[in-house]
Amino acid sequence: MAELILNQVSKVFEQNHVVDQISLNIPQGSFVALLGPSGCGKTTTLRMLAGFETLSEGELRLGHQTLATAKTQLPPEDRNMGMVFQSYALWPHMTVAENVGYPLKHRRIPSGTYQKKIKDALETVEMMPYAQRYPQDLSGGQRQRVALARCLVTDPDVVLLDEPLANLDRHLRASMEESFRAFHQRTGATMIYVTHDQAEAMSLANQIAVMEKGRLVQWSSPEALYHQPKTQWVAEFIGQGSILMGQKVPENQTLMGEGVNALFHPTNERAQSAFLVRPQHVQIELINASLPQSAALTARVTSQVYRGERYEIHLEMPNQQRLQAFHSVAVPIGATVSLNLTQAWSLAA
Ligand SMILES: Nc1ncnc2c1ncn2[C@@H]1O[C@H](COP(=O)(O)OP(=O)(O)OP(=O)(O)O)[C@@H](O)[C@H]1O
Repeated sequence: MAELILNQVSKVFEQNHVVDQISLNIPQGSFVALLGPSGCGKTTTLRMLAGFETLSEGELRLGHQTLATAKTQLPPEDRNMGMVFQSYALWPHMTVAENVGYPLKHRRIPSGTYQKKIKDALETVEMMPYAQRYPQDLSGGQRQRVALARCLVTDPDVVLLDEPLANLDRHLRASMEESFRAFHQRTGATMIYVTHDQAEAMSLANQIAVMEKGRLVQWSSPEALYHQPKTQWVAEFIGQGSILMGQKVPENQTLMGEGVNALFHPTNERAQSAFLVRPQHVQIELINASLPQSAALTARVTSQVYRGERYEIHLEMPNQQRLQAFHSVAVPIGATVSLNLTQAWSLAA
């Protein structure tokens, strides 16, 4: 196993740079998510890694081994990578055990080893009791676990997963996320996981590559992505939050404490910096709008959504800036609340 390196990798389709000079150094054993909206080039990047797609520019390496350049291309079967697709891609006429053993058919493996590898792989994904069933007699989650097991039998250096949970319902997705985590821990393989679902990426990956229109816009841990987004686009794409204009401060700073409210004071005419304010950093308190106000910041409740564990409150400040807060109880629509902002992140222009 070794570091996976993408060096200025591009793919041009009909003169469009659908992947545009992506560079990433992916340490061995990482769990990486390629995250971005539909059409941003995630699947194309994955297909170039797998060897199903040629590169227009750049280079792919696994340690010292060159996988592909614009001129050379190692065939998929020589890359020691496994791939898991959204559609599972299982053979309907083969049993679960035969499907899992299929990638071993072309490797001259003694029959005893062959059976043991299938058994180990099926046990890893807890599917041994289903070894003699056919794929059509399994649920979606079970089929995806068989696809994972089929990946595992070849001891791949890298496992590529293309939206593997897209066809599953919400409950099953959560339990499959657990299966992926366990699979990763047990195999130590590098995992590259394509998704447009930021919650899924955040919960699984230890590094996330955010892509927008073929470009890499941020490469960081889930925590850094959430708390320190590099651009306003990333801030809006990841998690819930509001973009507020406030007093000019240096870019890319976390501001905390009492001074945060003053940044957004309504008399502050020269508002020039954009800030990301997460809803958990907005405290609200109902006030009587007809009485003299002592609160520096106020807002009107425009709507709210009940989310079980809390209410999501939508607010508008007197200068028409909109923001969101979390609150433990419902508040009347149209009510005036005082605001206390406890944290803000100043965005790059
Ligand atoms: N073979 C092809 N020929 C021409 N254009 C293509 C081809 N494959 C992909 N594209 C285009 O490249 C762009 C990126 O596609 P890609 O499938 O990589 O995006 P994605 O981020 O994975 O999107 P999704 O989440 O919808 O699958 C899209 O505009 C797509 O239409």
